[in-house]
Amino acid sequence: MTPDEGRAPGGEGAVVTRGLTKRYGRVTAVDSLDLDVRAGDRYGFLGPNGSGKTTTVRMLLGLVYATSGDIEVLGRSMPRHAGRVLPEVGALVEGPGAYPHLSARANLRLLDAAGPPVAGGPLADGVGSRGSRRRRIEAALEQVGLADVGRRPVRAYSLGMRQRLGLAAALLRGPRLLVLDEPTNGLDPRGIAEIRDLLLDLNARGTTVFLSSHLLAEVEAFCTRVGVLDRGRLVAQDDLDTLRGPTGRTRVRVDDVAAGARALGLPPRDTERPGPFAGEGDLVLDGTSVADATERLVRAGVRVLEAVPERRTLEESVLELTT
Ligand SMILES: Nc1ncnc2c1ncn2[C@@H]1O[C@H](COP(=O)(O)OP(=O)(O)OP(=O)(O)O)[C@@H](O)[C@H]1O
Repeated sequence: MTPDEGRAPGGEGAVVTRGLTKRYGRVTAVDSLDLDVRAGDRYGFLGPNGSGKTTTVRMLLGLVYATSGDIEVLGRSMPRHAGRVLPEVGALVEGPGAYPHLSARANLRLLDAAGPPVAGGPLADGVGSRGSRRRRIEAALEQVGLADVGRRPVRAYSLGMRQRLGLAAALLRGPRLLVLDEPTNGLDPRGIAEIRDLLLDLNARGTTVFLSSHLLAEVEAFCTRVGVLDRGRLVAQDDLDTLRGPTGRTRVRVDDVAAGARALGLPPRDTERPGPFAGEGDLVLDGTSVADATERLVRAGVRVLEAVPERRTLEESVLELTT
C-alpha cells in the first residue's frame, strides 16, 4: 500500500463526518452529524450527558459501526482504513483499561510493544523515535506527571491517576490526533490545569486535539473551536470567539464607579436593582459604544481601566442553542 492510499483528495480535515447517524433500535443516538475538525484545532465537542458524544467518539475510532453516513479521520475513510489511521491517533475513551496488578510502566511497556512512534509525528524527532522504548515510556509517564509512581500497581491508583495513565498510553506513539472523551474525569483542579497545559503544549507542537466534554468551563478555557451536540444533533459548530459573540453592550471598568455613573448620566447604584453596575468597578452600558463611553469618562476625569464590547459566555450561547 502506498502512503497516500486511502487518503481523500484534498482531505485537509482532521475529522470530517457527513450525515453521520447511529440508531439503537428506536433511539437515534447520533443524528446526521456534519463535523469539521481542522488540523491544528483544539476542538471542544460539547453536550450534556446522553447527547451522543461517546457514541460519536466510538464511531470515529471504528469501535462502533455507524448506521449511515461517512467518516474521514486524518484524510482517510473510517473504519475502512482503520489500520492506517489508528496508529496516528491517540485515544482516551471512557475509563482507560489497564492491568490492575501491573505498574503504569509495565502497562505502557505492553502497549508500546504494539508499535513505534508515528513517522513525522510530534515525537518522531524528539523524545520518541531515536530513543529507546524505555525512554519513550519514561517520557510519556513524565508528561502526565506519573514518573514518580510508575512502579506502584495500577489497582492502587486513584481515578485521576488512572486517567493520567490512559493519557500516557494515548501519547505513547506521538499521535497527530488526540481523541479524548472526558479526559479530566476524576482529576482535581490542579490535575485539570496540568493536563490542560500538557495538551496546550502538544497542540502547539502540531497535535490536533478533539476533546469531548460536558464541562462548559473546561471547553471555554481550552478550545479554539466548538461543536455543540444536543440530543444527537449538532446545533452549532464554530470558533469559540464567534460563538461567544458580542452582546451589543459595552463593559467598562473604572476606578471610581459612582463618578463613572455620574459622568455617563446613569442613576446611582441601587442595591435592589443592580442595573448597569456589575461587580466592584464595572459598568455595563446599553447603546453606548466603547469610544463614546471612554470619551465621556475621560472628559469627566474618571480613570478608565478597561473598556471592551461585552461578549456572551459560552454558557449563555449554549443555553440559547439547546433550549
Ligand atoms: N449500546 C447502546 N444501546 C442502546 N442505546 C445506547 C447505547 N449506547 C448509547 N445509547 C443511547 O444513545 C444515547 C447517547 O448516548 P452517549 O453515551 O453517546 O451520550 P454521551 O453524550 O456520551 O453521554 P455521557 O456523557 O453520559 O456519556 C443515549 O440515549 C444512550 O442511552
